[in-house]
Amino acid sequence: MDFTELDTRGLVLLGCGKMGGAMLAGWLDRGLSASAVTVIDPNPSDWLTGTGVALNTPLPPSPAVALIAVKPQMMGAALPALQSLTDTLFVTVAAGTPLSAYAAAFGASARVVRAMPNTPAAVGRGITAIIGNAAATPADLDLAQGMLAAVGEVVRLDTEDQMDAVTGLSGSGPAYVFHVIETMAAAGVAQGLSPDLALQLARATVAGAGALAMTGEDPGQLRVNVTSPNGTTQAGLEVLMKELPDLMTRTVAAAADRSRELRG
Ligand SMILES: NC(=O)C1=CN([C@@H]2O[C@H](COP(=O)(O)OP(=O)(O)OC[C@H]3O[C@@H](n4cnc5c(N)ncnc54)[C@H](O)[C@@H]3O)[C@@H](O)[C@H]2O)C=CC1
Ligand SMILES: O=C(O)[C@@H]1CCC=N1
Repeated sequence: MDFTELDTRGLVLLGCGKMGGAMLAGWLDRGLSASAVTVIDPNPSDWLTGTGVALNTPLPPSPAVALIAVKPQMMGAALPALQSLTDTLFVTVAAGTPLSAYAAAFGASARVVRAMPNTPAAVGRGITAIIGNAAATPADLDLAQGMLAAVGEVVRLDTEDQMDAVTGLSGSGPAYVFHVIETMAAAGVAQGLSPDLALQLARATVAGAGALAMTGEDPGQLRVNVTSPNGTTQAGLEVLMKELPDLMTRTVAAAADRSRELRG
């Protein structure tokens, strides 16, 4: 990513907790100047205070981008802090909050890109879905895509409605995978392994399987490649495959439904 426009005009972050911090960490690692960044956050993390960004200082009048990364419930209280900005692209990562809420806060001519990233952005392995409002130009979408591509993959959505399903799948998804690691490790302990060894095995297994899945090979075929007829994997999968499809369907549906509720 060429950060020249952000370095020159500035980047503002409204809220810099787990998600804003994950993205900022990725951008700083990839060459964004800390001196170009202004963060508004009443409760900044220790990490943030050590980065050299401007914290809770007056905003530049016309930053290239303002990233909105506060909780949806804080939106009403937080957005007025950005009302003075002119000629700024707003990029929001908040779950649920629709594009229309930003038009209500900033006016119909405000250019807004709604994005749903995930926390692996912190290590450059995120995936983010984006969609712009009617005022957002192709150049705005390209700028947002460029920033988000610096911290992982980017996909563009056709309709804003798709954002709820994306949130339930890839936005929340890392938490499901981390829980898989936790439960695999616990299952290893139940089989007599030490907690440290079980966690090492579970973590490396998920990371390695993820890396293999990213080669593009069909995941069903990758599963078959592990599964010897009448072997150990088949015995395990006969248990897992009875429960997991329905469980995962209900898990993603519950998260997507919550995203719909957050629209207010
Ligand atoms: N954590 C995740 O995996 C993902 C989170 N998101 C979205 O990112 C947004 C932030 O979520 P997290 O980072 O997880 O929450 P968080 O609680 O870690 O971060 C929110 C930050 O906003 C700050 N804040 C609170 N009131 C504020 C105000 N009035 N002005 C400025 N800053 C204020 C808080 O001090 C905190 O640092 C949410 O809208 C969430 O839906 C989206 C995708 C993934
Ligand atoms: O849990 C949440 O509401 C946010 C949105 C996606 C991931 N975390």
